Amino acid sequence: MNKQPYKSDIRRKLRLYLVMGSINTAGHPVEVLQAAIRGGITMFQFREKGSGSLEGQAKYSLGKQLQQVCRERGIPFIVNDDVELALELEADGVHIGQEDGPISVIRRQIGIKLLGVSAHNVEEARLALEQGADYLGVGPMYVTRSKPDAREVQGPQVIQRIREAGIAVPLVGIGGIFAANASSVMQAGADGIAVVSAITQAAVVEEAARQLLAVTI
Ligand SMILES: Cc1ncc(COP(=O)(O)OP(=O)(O)O)c(N)n1
Ligand SMILES: Cc1ncsc1CCOP(=O)(O)O
Ligand SMILES: [Mg+2]
Repeated sequence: MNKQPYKSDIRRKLRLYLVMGSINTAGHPVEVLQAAIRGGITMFQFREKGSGSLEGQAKYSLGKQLQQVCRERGIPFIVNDDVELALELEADGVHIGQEDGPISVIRRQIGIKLLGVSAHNVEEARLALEQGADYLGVGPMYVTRSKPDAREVQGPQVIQRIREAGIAVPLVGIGGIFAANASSVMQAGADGIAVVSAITQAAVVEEAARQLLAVTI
């Protein structure tokens, strides 16, 4: 049996990547995710992080519910930071940053699951690949209000530099991306965009996702 159905399809799945936890949304996260899927998101990351976020059994339980929604619709379900939870839930993958532990160790822990790694420059991109990343989250593209400890804005130029260095890995831009600025990220060489607030804070979630998807063509 193929235990990792999304591995060969990752570039296409990265087209519109929703990153969300319970503190990002006023509505119930399950309903927000369902609406975002109707609007066309192609990948989901459970990022239960920040002041007021769920822990322990409550975090597990929400993760399980969101994973179920993803499974029904063929959307890869990725867990942010928490390798233990990803293994417990049998998630499709894990996303880690530069401060989340040695990439090669986490690769060994998760086996063939998808491994996403954050990169802020060409050197980090190169090292992440050498150590087993399947895709990169590159940013911040623009100013973000969803990550208080974000690094300084890199802009779409960093994606262009990664591509010019011959690094053809699947990658998304992340940070402050909305429908109005997403095309610059795509033109720089991204396979897709990752967003929190452009979808979770939208008045009509389904429509916001639809508009973002249209920009990623
Ligand atoms: C797709 C994607 N790209 C980048 C990040 C940021 O990860 P990290 O730098 O580890 O920061 P936190 O999200 O853990 O605060 C991401 N989560 N997803
Ligand atoms: C998780 C993360 N990593 C870099 S910026 C960011 C937050 C992106 O959120 P938003 O799309 O609301 O700017
Ligand atoms: Mg992290």
